[in-house]
Amino acid sequence: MFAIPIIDLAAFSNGDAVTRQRVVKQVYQACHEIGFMYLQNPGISKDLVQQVFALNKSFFNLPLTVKQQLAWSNEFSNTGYVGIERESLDSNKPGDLKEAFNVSKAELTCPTVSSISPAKNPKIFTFFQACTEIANKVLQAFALALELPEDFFTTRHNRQHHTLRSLHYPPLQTLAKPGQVRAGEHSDYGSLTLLFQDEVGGLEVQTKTGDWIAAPAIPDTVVVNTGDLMQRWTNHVFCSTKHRVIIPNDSRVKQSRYSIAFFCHPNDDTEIACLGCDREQPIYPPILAGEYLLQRLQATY
Ligand SMILES: O=C(O)CCC(=O)C(=O)O
Ligand SMILES: [Fe+2]
Repeated sequence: MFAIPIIDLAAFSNGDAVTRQRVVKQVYQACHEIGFMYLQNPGISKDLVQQVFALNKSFFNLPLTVKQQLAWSNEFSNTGYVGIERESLDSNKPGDLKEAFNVSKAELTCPTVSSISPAKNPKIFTFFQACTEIANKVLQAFALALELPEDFFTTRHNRQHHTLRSLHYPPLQTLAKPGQVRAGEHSDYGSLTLLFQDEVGGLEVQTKTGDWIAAPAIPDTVVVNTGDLMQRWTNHVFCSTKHRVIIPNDSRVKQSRYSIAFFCHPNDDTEIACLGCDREQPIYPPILAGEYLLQRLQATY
């Protein structure tokens, strides 16, 4: 029986040593067995999350010609607008029925960023910082779970080379193409992802037995999953799990779905060399984090 566990982040942040150790164990189990967890009490203001969802909604409501002025242009910055069906997360399938907008830390602090870009809005900056704080706590728990110094991962993520991605899955007006979904099955590239979703649903996660289980929104929680880079770094002690967003088979097909993903990446110059490989054979050779991400993005676009 696989289920995505619900883990209390506040118990890790504020708990005594015994409580923290209990959370660390839960985190280890979640990362080792399913690669997904829900974080309760993540320490981000609900109002802020709602405000960012509202901002995203107004951005995606802009005419396509306006959004296209901010079009995603290259994998080096990996920022900007990606239109409907432009991306196939599952490369064997038709384009995903979604549009997206990526923001980087560099853009949030760049004075010349376009006035129509969500990156111009201070709320997005605040949200990016809040996500970084959540991610850092999770990275501390990861390090302790792997019996590493608590700051092992956070020091290697301190340049905030993260990507904040707003997603809109529009209502379906016509039938989808055969095999087409809202987001094709894939695993994430980086070290970890935080995911905020509305109540429309559709996110599914593949278990080790190959079954797909629903990962519906649970109020006031954030979904966390480990990515391919973390799987590689830990020599598959933590798993990076396939997930997808399906088209609802009821009236929700006529509804927009919104979500926000915060993809965490280590500093570009971090060497990703198998942890714990004094005891085990490494599955992969070492690679620099920046090089790894570029390879994955180049293969996607
Ligand atoms: O929108 C979602 O719920 C999931 C999106 C996702 O998995 C991704 O963008 O990597
Ligand atoms: Fe994903």
